[in-house]
Amino acid sequence: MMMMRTRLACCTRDRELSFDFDEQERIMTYNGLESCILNNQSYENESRTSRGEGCVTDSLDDDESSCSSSKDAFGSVSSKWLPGKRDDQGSDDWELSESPQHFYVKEKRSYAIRYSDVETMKEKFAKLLLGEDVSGGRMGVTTALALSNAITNLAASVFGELWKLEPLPEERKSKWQREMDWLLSPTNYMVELVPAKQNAGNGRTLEIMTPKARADIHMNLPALQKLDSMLLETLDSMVNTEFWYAEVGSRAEGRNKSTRESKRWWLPLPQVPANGISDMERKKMLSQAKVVYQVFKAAKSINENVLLEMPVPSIIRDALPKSGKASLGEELYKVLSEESSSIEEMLNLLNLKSEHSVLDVINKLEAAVFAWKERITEQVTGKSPVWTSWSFIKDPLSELDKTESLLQRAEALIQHLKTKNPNLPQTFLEATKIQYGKDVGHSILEAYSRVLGNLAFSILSRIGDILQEDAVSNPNSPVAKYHLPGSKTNANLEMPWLSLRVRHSLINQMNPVDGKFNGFDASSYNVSEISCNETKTSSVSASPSLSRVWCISKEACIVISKRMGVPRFRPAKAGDGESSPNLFVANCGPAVGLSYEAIESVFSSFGTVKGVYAADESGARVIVSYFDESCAQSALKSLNGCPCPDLGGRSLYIRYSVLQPPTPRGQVNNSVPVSLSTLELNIPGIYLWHDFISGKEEEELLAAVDSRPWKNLAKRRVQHYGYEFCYDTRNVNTEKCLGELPSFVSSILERISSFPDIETRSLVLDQLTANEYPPGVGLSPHIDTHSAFEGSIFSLSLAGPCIMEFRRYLEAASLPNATSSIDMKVENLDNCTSILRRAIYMPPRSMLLLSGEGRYAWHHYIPHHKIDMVNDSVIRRASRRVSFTFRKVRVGPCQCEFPEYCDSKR
Ligand SMILES: O=C(O)CCC(=O)C(=O)O
Ligand SMILES: [Fe+2]
Repeated sequence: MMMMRTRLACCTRDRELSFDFDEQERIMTYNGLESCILNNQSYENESRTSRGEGCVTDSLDDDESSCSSSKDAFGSVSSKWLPGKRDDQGSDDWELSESPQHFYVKEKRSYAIRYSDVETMKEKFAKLLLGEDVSGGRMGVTTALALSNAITNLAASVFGELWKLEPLPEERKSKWQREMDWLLSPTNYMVELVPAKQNAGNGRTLEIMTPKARADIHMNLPALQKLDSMLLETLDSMVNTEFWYAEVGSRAEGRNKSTRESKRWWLPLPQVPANGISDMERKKMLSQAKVVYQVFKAAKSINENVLLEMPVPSIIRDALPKSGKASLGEELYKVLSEESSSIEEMLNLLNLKSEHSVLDVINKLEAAVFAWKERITEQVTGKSPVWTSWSFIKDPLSELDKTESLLQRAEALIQHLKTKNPNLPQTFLEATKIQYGKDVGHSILEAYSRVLGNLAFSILSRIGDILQEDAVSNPNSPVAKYHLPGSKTNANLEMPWLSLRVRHSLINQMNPVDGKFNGFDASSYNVSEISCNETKTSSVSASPSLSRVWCISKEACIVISKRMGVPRFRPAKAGDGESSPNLFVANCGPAVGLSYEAIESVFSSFGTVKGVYAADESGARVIVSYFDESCAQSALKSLNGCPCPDLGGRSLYIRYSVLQPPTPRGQVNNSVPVSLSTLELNIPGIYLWHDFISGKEEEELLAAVDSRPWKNLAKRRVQHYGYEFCYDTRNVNTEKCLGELPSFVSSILERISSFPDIETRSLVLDQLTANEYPPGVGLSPHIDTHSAFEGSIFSLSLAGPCIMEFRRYLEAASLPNATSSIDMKVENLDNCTSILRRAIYMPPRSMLLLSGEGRYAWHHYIPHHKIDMVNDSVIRRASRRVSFTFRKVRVGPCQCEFPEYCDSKR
């Protein structure tokens, strides 16, 4: 047996990939694969020989079966991209020859393309250009995300759940090959400029910049295409097999060998002969599994490397806690900082029972790693003085050493957890990198490697199904000992891919219905943990799910990964039973100026605190959760009702707290689920543009408005331009013109006048109200008076975020009268069925447009909250918010189509 160690440079970061192979079994080696790729890369060298540039396996025979498709340079891959059959070339087929100025595809390839393909191609092209926003209103996703989603969706539609090992139907295979070729085509035009020497005559040489294929694409794309064709080949080879599948429903009346099977009776049931499969067949399957496992590892490795190259989006960077310890939480920090413990010991201490808890830990570790890396960079580059909050200088080197050691341990733990849980959904940072990524090359490589990794994983799972079936039928099968209960053999050592044969995401979701959750009791986990599987399914088979992407900004503060697994509590009522390890603490929290760290530190003097959570949206009530009931008891006894010197002398009001049944996902108490885009908000006429202005422009606008006098209202300050706005009549005094709108908003007006919508564009905006809201201050529900302003209204958010809510009163009877709408209190809407309610998150620098129905028929308001819930995350309005609202003062009567909402008609 010969071992080889090979290295593949992925992206620009070198990471070692080392796979061991058994020469005798003639498994396609990664080394061989690398040679294929490297030989295909000689794009500087235009001369090619007919052989040798194909699949050169360094130390193995160049074997047809192992590398049959690698006969020419790019053709080793591209030959696989030709449709297998051209049997239906009717009169609407024609030959197209691709001839773009490719940077590394040397050969022209010809296609058989049908008319319907061209139509599909046009549709896909249009959707990509529109960023999936079919309104064409510039609200779609970026090109990078659109391509990533398109690849994910194409894979889902072609491979689906892959329940059976069989060749892919020709139709689906050619769809995959053809459409992937379209989606990959932008990479043909991606270049980077590199210095090169040019002869300038007179014996002089000039250094010029010359375009070259982009290195990461150039290195990884051919590899991925090779992995792709290897997986399709594996499926193609699943003919004349000794196993077969009994069709849907068969499990119900089937042999019912185990409870596992009875729970998924609706799936095709793998069947093997009564005495199991033959030795030959088993050997064939094992070697196929080994190949697929190599493909899985290679695809995963490329995916990891690309994700490492993708930057953490600035929106997330700014919102992540700056301290690694805060990201980890007390418990995890303690485990990690115990330097004498090994990774295994750390894992024992963490006692992670579900994939969700593993993911939760990885999310926290990744956030901490990020914070520590930032700190190390700052210290090394001298940007950060090493002052501590105790105002004495610590030894900078020992601080740095400690951070580096924590960082290394955290990275090792992440790696270990990811290896042990190979099919985890994306982590929070990964999902946000994909969501906010702008680099098209990265997004293509990431999506392609992810879908191939998932496909390889599914194939391995299906091979595992057959081998398990075989092991049950034939206890003497060499594989049986790895499967049968009671076996002491560690299968992972010899056949690591067997341990990959874990449940499918759908089974994951279905099993809790039966009360069990992959080997542990689901009843001991709360609903939010199980619902994480929904997230997983969507993140594996569709675009990154919104619920995992926290749309936050620099000015908003997020409590990272606190929401998902956090139980909800309420104060104990009489009859709830006295003691509990959890305390409900009122008059305490960020809204009254007490940080979670400060609260935790005070309560820690009574025992180890498990966590401090927001008890509700007020920001002034928290839950302090102990491991031990007696600690809660002592804390309650000592702290309840007395001024606490370490918390600014504030008196805390404490009760025991009980777990509350979870409220439906995305909805908290009386609040409305918050949309992150107007597509989701779905109110006709309301649109939101993120980043309508740049950070620099925002600063300039704030400086300009702050240099002018503000006028105080009860809770906020205002400035009026163009015309004065009277709050008691909610109208403008048209007699008293204040002059033109100030020059500092000229560029905004210009941008508005270039809007695609003719009506909006031609509106001459002549009234501007600047509002300054201190943190937590909102605005009462109102419709901007129809008789005062005509047409659309624009509102630009600056300095801080807010949630704007909207109501549409469906019955005239429930409509607040014109005067009460001026300063109506937000009433309790719990039982109100005749009101539609929506909400949207408005980050700073975003522009909101209210037009049509949204402007004339929906009330809008900003709830008075210091803390808002956006899906599963908490957002604190930490800074003031300034808004510029642009309107056009009405000249004629209002002729809107909503008389019941029109003050001039009521
Ligand atoms: O602050 C905002 O964005 C909205 C202001 C507003 O609705 C108004 O002035 O009528
Ligand atoms: Fe308004």
